[in-house]
Amino acid sequence: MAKHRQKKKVVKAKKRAGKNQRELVADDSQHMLDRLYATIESRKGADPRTSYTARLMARGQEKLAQKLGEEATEAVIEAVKGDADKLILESADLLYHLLALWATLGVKPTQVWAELARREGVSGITEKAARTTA
Ligand SMILES: N=c1c2ncn([C@@H]3O[C@H](COP(=O)(O)OP(=O)(O)OP(=O)(O)O)[C@@H](O)[C@H]3O)c2ncn1[C@@H]1O[C@H](COP(=O)(O)O)[C@@H](O)[C@H]1O
Repeated sequence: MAKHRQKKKVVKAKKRAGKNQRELVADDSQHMLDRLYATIESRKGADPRTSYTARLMARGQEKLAQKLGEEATEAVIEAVKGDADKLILESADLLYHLLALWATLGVKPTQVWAELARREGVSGITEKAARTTA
């Protein structure tokens, strides 16, 4: 990613959250994605001139899916470089765009949480073995 783009992201992230807020306690972070989803939902049909989310969603699910892929790639690049600080920023971008895609397609966080809960305690290795023998 171009350096100026990375710099723009860092400035935006700092402005949006403030350093203290970015270091959320564990209890708070459990509700963070639900809160973010509610904010995203509230931006449906909002003015794209004042809401980035509204602008993003107005571009449609294909563009949003493409954006998610780009954010994922950016996260992967920082992971490969071993830059944990930038990985945090890219992860936040990735989650935000993923939630925007859920909201666009009508997927509720509770549906994803339910799927994660269903998988809880089932080893990925066991699940994979069951898949190949079924
Ligand atoms: N969490 C986020 C969030 N994360 C990332 N972004 C934006 O996502 C964009 C990603 O940056 P990129 O450089 O990849 O994209 P870009 O160049 O700006 O856009 P493109 O032209 O590439 O599409 C930036 O503009 C970020 O500001 C976010 N925008 C909004 N939120 C949350 O959504 C809430 C509502 O925001 P608005 O809809 O703007 O009111 C905010 O209060 C935040 O809580």
